Amino acid sequence: MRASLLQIDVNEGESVESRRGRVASLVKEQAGAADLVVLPELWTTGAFAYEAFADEAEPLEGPTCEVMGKAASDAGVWLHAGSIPERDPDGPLYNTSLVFSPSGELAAAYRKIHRFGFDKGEAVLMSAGEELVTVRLPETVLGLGTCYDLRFPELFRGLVDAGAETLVVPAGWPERRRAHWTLLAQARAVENQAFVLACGTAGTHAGVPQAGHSIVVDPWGEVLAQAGAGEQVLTVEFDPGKVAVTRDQFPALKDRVLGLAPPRH
Ligand SMILES: NC(=O)CCC(=O)C(=O)O
Repeated sequence: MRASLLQIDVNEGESVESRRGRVASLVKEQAGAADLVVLPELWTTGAFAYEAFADEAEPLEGPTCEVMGKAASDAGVWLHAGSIPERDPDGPLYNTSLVFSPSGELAAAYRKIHRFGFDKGEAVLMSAGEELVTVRLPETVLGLGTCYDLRFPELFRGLVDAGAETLVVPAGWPERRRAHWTLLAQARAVENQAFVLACGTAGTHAGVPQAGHSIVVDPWGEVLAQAGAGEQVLTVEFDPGKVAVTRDQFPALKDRVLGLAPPRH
């Protein structure tokens, strides 16, 4: 199976509309080169461009959905189109990831569960998702997480319990915490014996330099490929069968002990 992670440069010098068109062209260029294409978190606005969230928020089946569904079908690929600021018909905003089938159908939407910013930014502007989401592809089962979710191992363990074999994490991760990004991507892969496909943004938006360094890790924790800092298409070939082989040969997931008693003191 081949996956292409599109590490997009997100900056205020380019309009949302122009970036949407440019990203659609990049997706279409993956025809024949990839089975699965992955985009970053909030690439229309930038994950830290908090003032733009409300203005650029769109319904689930809005302009980004339309353009990305067409790009997926033109390219004939599964497309994890990163996330958009979604406006729910009832009013609240969500940081919502979209996955399209090769025929351009919206196959899944995942509302980010852990919002970043503590008592500022996304954490107060967006509402939290509540549901884990997996997507069955012919070759593997995707488990969806978004950016800050990467710090919460229980979310990914829940996805693995639901059958996930390939964990896909679009992000807008800052350069300042790049070491955490690489370490956490490898940790989630090793502990879950799963592939991790983590796609970040490049450039600087809202004054926050982005880490780039999108990464693909195998179920043994080996880094199969890692991008540099700038805009880049990172294409990698991987064998989804390696998940079952790793879980069979080193069956640590079977040794989990659930429902531990709390300490007595
Ligand atoms: N957009 C995000 O979720 C940023 C997460 C982040 O900066 C961190 O976890 O560190």
